[in-house]
Amino acid sequence: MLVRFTKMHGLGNDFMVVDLVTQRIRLSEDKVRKLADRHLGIGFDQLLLVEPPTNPEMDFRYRIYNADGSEVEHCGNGARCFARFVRDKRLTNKDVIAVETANGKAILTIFPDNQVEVDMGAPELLPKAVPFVAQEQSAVYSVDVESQHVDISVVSMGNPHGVLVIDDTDSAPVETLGPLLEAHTRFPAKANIGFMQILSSTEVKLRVYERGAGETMACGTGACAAVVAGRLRGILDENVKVHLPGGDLQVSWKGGEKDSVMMTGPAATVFEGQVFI
Ligand SMILES: N[C@@H](CCC[C@H](N)C(=O)O)C(=O)O
Repeated sequence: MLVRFTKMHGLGNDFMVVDLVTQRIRLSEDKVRKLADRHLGIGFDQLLLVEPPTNPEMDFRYRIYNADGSEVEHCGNGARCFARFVRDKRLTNKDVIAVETANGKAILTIFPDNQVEVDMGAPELLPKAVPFVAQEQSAVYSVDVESQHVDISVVSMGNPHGVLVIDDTDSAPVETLGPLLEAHTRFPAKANIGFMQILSSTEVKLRVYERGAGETMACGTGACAAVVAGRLRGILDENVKVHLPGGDLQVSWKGGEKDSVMMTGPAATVFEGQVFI
């Protein structure tokens, strides 16, 4: 069967976006992995499916699959691309779009300069909500990994994140420590692992080893989790510029348990295509 798709990216975190409002397809985990292959398929970090809402108060339903075929709860860069996609394809003419995610909702606002702001909802900090194995809640936990102790903050932005504060992102052990922590037994659902260098109270550098995708050029939920972790540790202010390998995101969080994390950044279309599945 021939399927229409759009290749998009948010700061180099790249996506295959498929409209399931006007087309019907079913994709197995194995098929997602094949499509994600950068040599034998289309190549992407995540597959985004645009579906009609199940809740009439929402505009769309948003489903996300990692390159390894696993379905995930949230994707910040994907959410911005989602907003541009539904507007460019004239599936809506709204500037403010409400989407259902696997475990919540996100509100997307498209500005006249085409930047997209995502209301990511409030972070979850209780260990069992992340999920993370710990007796009680703390801003920093010590985790044993291959005979070393690593200080890590844990945050759920709908999906699980661990955040380390390190001296220099250029020399951070993202490719070695990233996969070990991603699959660590204290993260029963695995986790995305961020390595954050503090430049000032309003500016950080960040690299993220993503669950199910490896290191990406940017991770939106990772940027939000890093700012929340920095706020919990008392290092960061409310408004923070996050420099990722693919570019910058602006993230703000007032710090209250019900306060949403707001993230603003770009979204771009690379090409339109059709593929036999
Ligand atoms: N790239 C994303 C996050 C995608 C999901 C993540 N890999 C997970 O498994 O939770 C972003 O921009 O947030």
